[in-house]
Amino acid sequence: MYTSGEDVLDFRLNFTVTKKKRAGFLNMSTYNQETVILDNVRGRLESGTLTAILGASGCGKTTLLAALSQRLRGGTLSGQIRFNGEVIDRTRMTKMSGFLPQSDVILDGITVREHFYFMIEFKLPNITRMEKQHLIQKSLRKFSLNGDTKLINLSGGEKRRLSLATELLTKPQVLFIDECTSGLDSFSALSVIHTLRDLAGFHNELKLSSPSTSRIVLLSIHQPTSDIFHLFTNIILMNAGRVVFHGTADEAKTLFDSMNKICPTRYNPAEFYVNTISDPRQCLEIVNYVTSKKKEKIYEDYEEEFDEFCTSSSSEMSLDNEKDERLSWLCQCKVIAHRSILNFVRYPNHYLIELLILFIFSLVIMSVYSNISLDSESSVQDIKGFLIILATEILFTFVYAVFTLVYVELPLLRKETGNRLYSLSAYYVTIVLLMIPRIITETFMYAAIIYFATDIGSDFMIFLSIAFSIMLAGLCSMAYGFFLSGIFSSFFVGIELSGIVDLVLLLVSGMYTNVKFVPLLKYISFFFYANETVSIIFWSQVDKLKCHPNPEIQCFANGTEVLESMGFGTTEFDIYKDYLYQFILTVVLHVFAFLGVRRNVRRSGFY
Ligand SMILES: Nc1ncnc2c1ncn2[C@@H]1O[C@H](COP(=O)(O)OP(=O)(O)OP(=O)(O)O)[C@@H](O)[C@H]1O
Repeated sequence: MYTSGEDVLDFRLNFTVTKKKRAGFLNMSTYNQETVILDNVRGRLESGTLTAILGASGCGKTTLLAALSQRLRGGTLSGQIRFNGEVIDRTRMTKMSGFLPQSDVILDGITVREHFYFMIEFKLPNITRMEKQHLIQKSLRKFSLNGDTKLINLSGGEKRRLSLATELLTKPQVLFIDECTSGLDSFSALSVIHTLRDLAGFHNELKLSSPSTSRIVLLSIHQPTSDIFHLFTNIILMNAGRVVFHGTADEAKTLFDSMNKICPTRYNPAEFYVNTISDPRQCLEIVNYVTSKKKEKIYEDYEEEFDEFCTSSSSEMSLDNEKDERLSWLCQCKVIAHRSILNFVRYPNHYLIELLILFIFSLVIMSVYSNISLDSESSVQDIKGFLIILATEILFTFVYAVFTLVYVELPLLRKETGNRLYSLSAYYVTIVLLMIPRIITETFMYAAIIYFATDIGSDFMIFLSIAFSIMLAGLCSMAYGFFLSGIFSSFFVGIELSGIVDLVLLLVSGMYTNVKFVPLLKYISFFFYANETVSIIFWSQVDKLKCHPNPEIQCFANGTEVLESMGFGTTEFDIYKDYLYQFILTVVLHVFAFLGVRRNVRRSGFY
């Protein structure tokens, strides 16, 4: 094996997950089965080396990278990782390493320069403005990137280079890269591998920091070309969660040749090795051969005295409890907010479409109810329907806007909290605060269009009270949107199942039944609070009502009787009581939502 460096990373890892299996009559019963994903994977990586993990799809390359970089969550990871002989935990590993996941997760709207700016704000809070500018310019030059290009317009290769440059801002000692050339043409792929070889310090040409910088670079790759294959200083061949071979390309050739598995001339050696080890019979043969050679000390063996120190499952590890010199919590919120606002301003298309849909909604409702008046014979029925639509329709918009937003941003959130750029709580609080102005403006716009279009909508103070009540219900519905994304870990399952929860909330809201029949359950429904408060505000100021000529239709003398017929309160006190209860519901939903989102992030891993 090629060795060169001062820094050494030793590891021995096992990773198992519990999968649910079906059995019995019509597969009705389920049982848990432990599946081994990494099976006693051992190795040693040294600085100044560029090591590639090769193997068939599903053999465990990504899992090994995620486990080694300690960004893996879910399942049970056991074994040990040592850096220069010292056991390292997740906090230290995240500080000293960079991890590039398979896909480049970035915000679309901002430019390359802005992206660098925010990453530096998160990662290097203590450097001066001049140093920041200098670092941005240097990174743009080194990685041939145009600072003014929007991230959405970057090519696959440029995105990869940008992610790489971002990871290198903090000069990590170890760099993990998953599928480092996926989506790149052979020329771009070759150039990325050359860059990585330089970064490893093999040809220490790229002097980003001190001249003697050398790093450990470990990457996974699918079908590298022969040119690329020969740039790796070491290769790891994996099959079914096990390391079959670890050494240089020359050592691999010697091994395979000595077993009479000769790579044909002009054949890509990487392809040949992967194909050979993917055949279970040949793989077993190689493993047995290598084991016997290790006994004869011909091949290097990493069987050292590793203590079984860490047996950890995701739930035991903390996301937010590490104390170090990273950006303060409030500054994290500030940078997240700045970035989100800029991204929104630069790329408002999605929001503008949502706004247009809301506007069309308002116009449709307005056109249906524009003729209602207190003087008509069907006034009570019409106005009841109008107030229900006015109070509740917009709430769905907020619920599903938040629900979608969290799922869209989840990959970025996983990656960035995994890299310890900010804490999950800072992200959560900032996103909630950023949603508030949106809820206020949309609610008032929507309520104004609908309310003032009708004959009953002439009192400005009543409009303000109604819009305020809907806005409070909007804030509660936003918390419910976060809550849904916390309890459902899959977007599509969430969309389907949330319909059932929505139905229950609507049934107890007073829309379809007298709420006296649901004395307690109604308090969990923000639809109920919106309905009751808006109804009280409107009906309590109606002193006289016209009766319908048909004696079979119930006649109400005034607004209070209408409220009583629906089981709603009739006084101002009932409105304030609703505001208070709704506030408590909003806080409770946010607490559970935060815990749920945190569980989803931890479960899916930080990559
Ligand atoms: N948390 C998990 N729960 C269940 N199965 C898992 C988990 N993590 C990994 N696996 C399984 O482990 C195997 C290895 O996955 P991994 O993503 O590491 O493969 P890979 O070699 O990187 O594949 P590819 O080259 O296709 O990306 C797969 O069968 C995958 O389904």
